[in-house]
Amino acid sequence: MATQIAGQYDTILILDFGSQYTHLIARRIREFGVYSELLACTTKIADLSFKPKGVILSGGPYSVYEAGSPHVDPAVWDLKVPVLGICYGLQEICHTRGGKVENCEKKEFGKAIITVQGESQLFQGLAKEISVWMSHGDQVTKVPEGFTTIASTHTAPFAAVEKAQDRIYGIQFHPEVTHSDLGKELLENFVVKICHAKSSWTMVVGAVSGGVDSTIAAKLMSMAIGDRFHAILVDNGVMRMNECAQSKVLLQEHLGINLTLADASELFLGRLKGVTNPEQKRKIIGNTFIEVFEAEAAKIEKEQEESGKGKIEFLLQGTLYPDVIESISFKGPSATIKTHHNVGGLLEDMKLKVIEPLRELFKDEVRELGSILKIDDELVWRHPFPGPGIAIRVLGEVTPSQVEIARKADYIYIEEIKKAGLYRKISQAYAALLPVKSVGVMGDNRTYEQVIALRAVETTDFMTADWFEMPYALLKKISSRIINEVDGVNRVVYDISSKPPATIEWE
Ligand SMILES: Nc1ncnc2c1ncn2[C@@H]1O[C@H](COP(=O)(O)OP(=O)(O)OP(=O)(O)O)[C@@H](O)[C@H]1O
Ligand SMILES: O=c1[nH]c(=O)c2[nH+]cn([C@@H]3O[C@H](COP(=O)(O)O)[C@@H](O)[C@H]3O)c2[nH]1
Ligand SMILES: NC(=O)CC[C@H](N)C(=O)O
Ligand SMILES: [Mg+2]
Repeated sequence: MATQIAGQYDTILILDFGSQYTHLIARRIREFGVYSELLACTTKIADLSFKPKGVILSGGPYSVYEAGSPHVDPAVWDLKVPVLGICYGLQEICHTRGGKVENCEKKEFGKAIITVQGESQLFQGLAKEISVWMSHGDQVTKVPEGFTTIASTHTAPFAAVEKAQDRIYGIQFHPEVTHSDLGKELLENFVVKICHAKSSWTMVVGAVSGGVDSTIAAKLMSMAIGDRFHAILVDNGVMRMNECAQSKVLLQEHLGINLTLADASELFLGRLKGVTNPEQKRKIIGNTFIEVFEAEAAKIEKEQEESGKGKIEFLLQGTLYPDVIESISFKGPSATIKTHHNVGGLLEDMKLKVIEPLRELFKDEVRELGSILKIDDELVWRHPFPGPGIAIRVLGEVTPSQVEIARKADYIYIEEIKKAGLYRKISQAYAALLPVKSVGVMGDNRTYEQVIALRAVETTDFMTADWFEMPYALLKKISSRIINEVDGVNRVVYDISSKPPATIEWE
């Protein structure tokens, strides 16, 4: 059965006569971006759900002249599309069209040198002498009428033949194996120049935050499609200390993911000016995020299209199973998933198809997957970080200086938790900056400064949570470091509210 994809893109039909290498033909064709469909040699052309742009007949262990050997459906010739026979395929073409194939004395296994004759399109731009890989005991001894020889070896006079006007080609060697020099180029000549099959390459983009889910999803995608996946990290100005720079190094250098870092911090912070309502902050960040992401994706598409990588057709998302459950239980079917997440709005706007490789997994399973993929423990065990970032941890107006205070306090807090060996025991911890000032005394002087609230919770699903019993000695150390090292703070408090009734984030 052909897949549904075959009808959507230009497709090369590969009919498999049982060669050891047939799948390599498909592999090579994919390398230059054309879709191919591999079906059994017994396939009836009338049963095809698509019209191929060209047909390749593979090699096979049989001898065409033997009783019971497989033969191509003669309807293949009525398609009037180019046909390339490889080894058994060549022999089949010659045998069924009035030529002759016989067992030969001088068998060819392994390396052979072909000498190219004439100006066949099949060999266009290739060398005149090519080292190729052979594996046959039969050979063509007479070509059918209208066919001409386009390459031969010492022992095989008909190493390659063609009937150019009907676009039928046959070769005795195996261009699909890497031991054949210029094999890929020959197949490309057939598929692109002779069949005019267009590339089916499309691109996938993904918003990657440097968080656990999106990073692991991105790693999987880049393992699957390499540089046709492009990750975009948006610097929204409310990320944690050094987060963007570190995520860039991790994603690009360590994980080898194609990444664009879009610095839009000024845009975000500009729009957040004067805003104190938590929901409004989220909306502004969500909308700005979509705007920046789309603009970046459009830029990437333009650049990539020029280099032949095709249009962006898919959007990668790090959706986990709990996200699906949550959305089903209160929003209906999965199509509306994540409208409460900051990439949700992209779906309708960009008309991209969504790929969600982690959709069936829980967080702990995603972490296990991350370990299997050898992603740094540091990242795999990272606490979740909300899309709106520090903006919902700076209560009241979000200004660059307020973000800076929250950022520094948070950094110290997390650093001390890690030093104490408690980071993995805690599900999520962060420092929030409160918009109230309190009186203090520092170096005999009166101070009137802000308050940092430390939050740490234990939870598995983040739906309910209990506050973490932080050791007093550690709290003491953290409090003293924050007050001494972070300008603008003279008081630290510890949040002892569970969820419910409080939420994990303060806004
Ligand atoms: N600054 C950002 N740049 C690009 N994409 C982002 C950014 N912030 C959030 N996203 C996108 O929003 C999604 C939802 O964020 P969420 O915090 O739930 O997941 P995460 O960051 O991948 O993982 P974690 O739960 O570990 O934080 C992310 O998977 C990512 O696709
Ligand atoms: O990607 C996100 N975008 C958001 O807008 C958002 N709001 C909260 N969170 C995270 O969700 C978990 C539960 O948080 P709450 O108890 O505060 O609702 C906690 O892990 C929060 O950090 C968010 N994540
Ligand atoms: N590799 C092949 O396709 C071999 C074809 C045929 N059985 C031969 O030996 O010549
Ligand atoms: Mg996150």
